[in-house]
Formats: sequence, structure tokens, C-alpha cells
Amino acid sequence: MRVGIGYDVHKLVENRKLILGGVEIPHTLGLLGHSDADVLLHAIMDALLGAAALGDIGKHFPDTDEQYKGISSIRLLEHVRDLIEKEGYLIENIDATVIAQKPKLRPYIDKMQENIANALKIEKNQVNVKATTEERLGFTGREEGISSQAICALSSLYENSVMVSDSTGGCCGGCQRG
Ligand SMILES: Nc1ccn([C@@H]2O[C@H](COP(=O)(O)O)[C@@H](O)[C@H]2O)c(=O)n1
Ligand SMILES: C[C@@]1(CO)OP(=O)(O)OP(=O)(O)OC[C@H]1O
Repeated sequence: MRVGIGYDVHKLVENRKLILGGVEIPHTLGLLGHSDADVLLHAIMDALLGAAALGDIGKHFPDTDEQYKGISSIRLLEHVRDLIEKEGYLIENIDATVIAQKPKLRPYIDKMQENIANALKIEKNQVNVKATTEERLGFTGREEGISSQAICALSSLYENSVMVSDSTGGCCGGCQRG
């Protein structure tokens, strides 16, 4: 079992959409970024990449690259899923917190969880998203920005297999999954 953590912050500004977990949320302010600035998905991607020892989102999707300008972070999350899969990992679960004074996020959380599960091809009960304010304290409390934290657990496809080479050089086929 491997675990990873992720953390991200984006600034709240006028004339930008507020997109969290792939859901466009009606609000007077939106998050500023090179991509759609979905701070929740960015924290989740960093947790996944961290657990697989694959670096971070800035390494895979540089903010100097025009191809990522305005991109939906759901597309980036799908790409991260592919990277994780290629390394032979399975996602066990993801837990995340969005720290926002406003707006009230509870009505949108189910849809966020569904979007994340769909992008990662996992079940909805493997994804949990929470929201909290910081009681009007700090930059989130002053509504200057929104931050997010995430943690995830990965298992390896090969974790429980006995690697006994046969005459063809293959393994014993004892992998528990797949
Ligand atoms: N942007 C937010 C923040 C919080 N919630 C929900 O309210 C609950 C209480 O939040 P506190 O920060 O006062 O502890 C929290 O557990 C969330 O369910 C929310 O929906 N949107
Ligand atoms: C997501 C990327 C994509 O270019 O851009 P931003 O939306 O600016 O987000 P940030 O959290 O600063 O991470 C960097 C980039 O990977």
C-alpha cells in the first residue's frame, strides 16, 4: 500500500468561473489559473502522483505550455489515471477537503465525487470530498482564495503475487487482481 498527499491554492478573482471537482458552481468570484484552476482536482492529482512517486502536476502539465491554457482539470485527472495505471497501481481511495469561506459547497459534493470517480474509473464510494470554512480566518476566511488538501491510497497490482519465473520468463500469474 502506498499513500500520497496533495495541497493546492488558487486565488479568487472576478470574471472567472468557479469550478470545483469538475462542477461549475454559481458564485460572484472564480479561481484564477492557467487551467480551469480546479483546486480540488489539483490537490487530488498531486496526491495520486505523489503516491506513485511520479512528481507533481507542474512537472506533467507545465503552466508555461499553451496546450494547458484553460484546460478542464478533469482531462488532466484522466491523464494522471493513465500514468498511475501504467505504473501498475490501483486506486484504493481518495479523501479530500476543500477550504472555502463561500459559497456553500455541500449541494455540489455528490456531483464532484461522481465526476472524480468517473474520471478515475473507480467506484463512487472510493471517493470522499469534504468542505470546511476556516471560520473567517486567514486568506480563505477573507475570501481571497480557496485551498484544498487530498490524500489517497494506492495498491500495486503485483503486491501480493509470488514472482516465480517460469521457463518463458513470465511470472507465476498469482496476481490477486487483473
Ligand atoms: N464552503 C463550505 C464550507 C463548509 N460547508 C459545510 O458546512 C459544514 C460546517 O463548516 P465549518 O467550517 O463551519 O465547520 C462543513 O462540515 C460542510 O459540510 C460547505 O458546505 N461549504
Ligand atoms: C494545472 C496547471 C496546468 O498548466 O496550471 P494552473 O491552473 O495554474 O494550476 P497550478 O495548481 O498552479 O498547477 C500548475 C499546472 O500544472
